[in-house]
Amino acid sequence: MSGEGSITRFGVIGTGRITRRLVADIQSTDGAEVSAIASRTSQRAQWYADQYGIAAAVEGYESLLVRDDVDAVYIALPPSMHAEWAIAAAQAGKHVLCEKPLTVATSQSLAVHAACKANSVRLLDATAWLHHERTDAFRGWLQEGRFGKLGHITAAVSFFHPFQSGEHRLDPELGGGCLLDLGWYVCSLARFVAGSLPNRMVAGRIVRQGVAQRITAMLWFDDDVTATLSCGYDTSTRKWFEVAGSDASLVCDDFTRPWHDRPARCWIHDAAGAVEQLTFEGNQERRMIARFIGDEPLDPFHQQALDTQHMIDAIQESVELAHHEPSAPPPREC
Ligand SMILES: NC(=O)C1=CN([C@@H]2O[C@H](COP(=O)(O)OP(=O)(O)OC[C@H]3O[C@@H](n4cnc5c(N)ncnc54)[C@H](OP(=O)(O)O)[C@@H]3O)[C@@H](O)[C@H]2O)C=CC1
Ligand SMILES: O=C1CO[C@H](CO)[C@@H](O)[C@@H]1O
Repeated sequence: MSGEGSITRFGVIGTGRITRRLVADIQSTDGAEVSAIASRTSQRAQWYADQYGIAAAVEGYESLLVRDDVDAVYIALPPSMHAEWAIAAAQAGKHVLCEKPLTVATSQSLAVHAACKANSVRLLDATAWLHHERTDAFRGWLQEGRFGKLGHITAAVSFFHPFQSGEHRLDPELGGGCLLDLGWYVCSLARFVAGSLPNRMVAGRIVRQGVAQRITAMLWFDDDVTATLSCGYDTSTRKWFEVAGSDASLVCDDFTRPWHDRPARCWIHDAAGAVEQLTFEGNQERRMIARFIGDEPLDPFHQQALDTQHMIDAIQESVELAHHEPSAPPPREC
């Protein structure tokens, strides 16, 4: 799946919230441009094209895939639609940059990988935090054992949002619920830090409006590394993690996307109480796009995405099993 041919021109599929940001990021990445945008309706495609200076507005996603002025597609659709359009794009010979979660199940993600491989196109899931310069520093510290023996990982991603109907995050058919949407981040963080898949887990959820609005999981990895992960739509904004080792801990309060008004940052707390704050410049989305259009092998990111998807499947199984209602309490003595 190394990919053939250069990638310059992107066709964008879907005109939602994330589209606005990524279109701007693609257009401001050296060597990349958005040449066409597709929507289910021509009016919406045209509105977006006019707003963002995109040459072609296309009605219908199929029509985008047959265009000669598109080398790669950026898929910004609800999660349950990712697999279908990623596979269709690969079969049309287009490289695939797909929003997270890559798909809604490991079986679908494997099918996407197989289609991209069979058609020699590049594939990357748009999990942008993995591409920040700061993440390279995390990787380096973990490899050199800066925190000593790893013990516990904590990660939480949430925001408070009483969604309106029509929102894909509330529609199970579209891959709604916080596990795929936000659990993707905390699972990717735990997998990134532990470097492997968990061997055991237990998870629970709070369901409202037909989907999981909050999920909490505890995971066990080899070598006694553990993790507690939390995500949800009913607590205020969190995008945090902590990695606790025998010698020091790493704390980061903005790992999924740095706060807009300050540089990406993290802290290292050592056993003596000394705290070092580190800050990092750079734009993770542009770096991700540059990596996607380059020729570096993307296999490590493929494995990271497949493992993340697998962890999500396992958490889903665990929450379905964990529906134990406690028996009635004993009578209270007055
Ligand atoms: N990387 C990041 O930081 C973020 C990633 N995301 C991810 O991006 C993807 C899209 O999320 P978001 O932009 O918030 O979604 P939106 O609901 O804002 O947009 C989704 C788009 O998909 C198209 N679509 C096609 N069929 C449907 C359908 N049945 N229901 C709703 N939309 C449909 C629509 O475009 P049209 O009508 O033009 O065809 C719509 O605008 C998700 O996978 C999400 O997880 C989201 C936010 C941030
Ligand atoms: O990936 C994402 C990042 O954060 C958003 C909220 O701010 C999510 O809903 C989204 O899907």
